[in-house]
Amino acid sequence: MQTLAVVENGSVVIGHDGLIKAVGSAEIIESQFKGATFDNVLDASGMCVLPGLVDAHTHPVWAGDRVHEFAMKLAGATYMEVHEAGGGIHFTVAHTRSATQQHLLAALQSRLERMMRAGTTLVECKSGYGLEMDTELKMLRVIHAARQSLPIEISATYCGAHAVPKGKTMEEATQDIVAVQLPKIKELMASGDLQVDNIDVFCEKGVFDLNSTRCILQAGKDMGLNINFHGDELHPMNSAHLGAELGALAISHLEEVTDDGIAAMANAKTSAVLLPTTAYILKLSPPRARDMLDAGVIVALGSDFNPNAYCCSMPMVMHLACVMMKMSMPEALAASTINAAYALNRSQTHGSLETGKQGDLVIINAPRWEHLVYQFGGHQELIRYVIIKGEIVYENEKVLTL
Ligand SMILES: N=CN[C@@H](CCC(=O)O)C(=O)O
Repeated sequence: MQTLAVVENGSVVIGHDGLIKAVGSAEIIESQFKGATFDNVLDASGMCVLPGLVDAHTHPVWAGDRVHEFAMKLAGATYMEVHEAGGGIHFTVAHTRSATQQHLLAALQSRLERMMRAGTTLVECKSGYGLEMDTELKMLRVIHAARQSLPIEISATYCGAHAVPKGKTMEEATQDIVAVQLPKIKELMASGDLQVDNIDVFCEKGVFDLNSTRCILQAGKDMGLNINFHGDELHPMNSAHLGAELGALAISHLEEVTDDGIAAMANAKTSAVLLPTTAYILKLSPPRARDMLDAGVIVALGSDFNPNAYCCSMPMVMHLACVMMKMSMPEALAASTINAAYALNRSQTHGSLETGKQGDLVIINAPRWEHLVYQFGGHQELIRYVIIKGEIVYENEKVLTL
């Protein structure tokens, strides 16, 4: 499939190999590709093109929704109070352990399709609702199967240290991950049965402390996984320093990061994956995006899709980042494309419209790309096409004219 998209802010040619061959004005493209035939011509004049969106933090594999908890949170319960009342991660773990692989895959596919329809073309997907080997492997297998059945691209994260499983101490859980779960994952990766890209730990007071986090992340790094973990969310944990020390690619959340932590991340080029939906739902102080940007930290965004923060839409996340975290619209776009690709170690191939990169596009029915951020919740009507590797994966006939 060779695709030509002619839009308001330029034209893009994607070759048979799914890579971008040219980006520029319609005249330049016309002269450069004179006489060429295209299998697919999108005359989207009047519309705008953006790179495919990248969602750098999601938990989309689980069973058992938590609508009841939303009501508790609305009534003022904190995240940890919800956990103590038998909800939160442990509620989802119980349901995910008893769910079949088939059920989890169907749920994951439908969530990923929703994300794709909202413009996401590359997404990070975590395990972490198993907390023991069999269920963690079941989740990773489900992610592997989704990767083979859907066009959306996935960066898979092992998050076996998402909580301390009931009946184990933190030390026992750490030992199980390092001595049992990670070696098994390594074996399955070597045989080609699994592809795992990143390692994650929830480094938090009452969950995994700094030493256990270090031990698990180092073991993951030793087997070739990128470090991409939850840090400094509810309490300052010195996670940012640890991430910088270990050469982490990304740390998520960071609502409670210190000034020193920000400086350490800027220095180490460890990106910050900020999640405005978490602060919004849990009524936390939003992460200090401005201080991070001013200090030179690479700031990325993620939807944090999970049963606590049920949001599949990166355009809504971009809007929240602008309003709640004082990011400009261009900063939110960079954070949801090239910087999010950096957080997933894919910035060489994804995250911008450049010759040689993968042909992932979002075309919106608006004369300016900013409408995607400005129209809060309006993405369903705005997005005309979502394209991955030059193939139209979503076409929306129902777009409205502004
Ligand atoms: N903070 C920890 N983990 C998730 C929430 C998981 C859950 O509540 O089920 C997050 O990234 O926001």
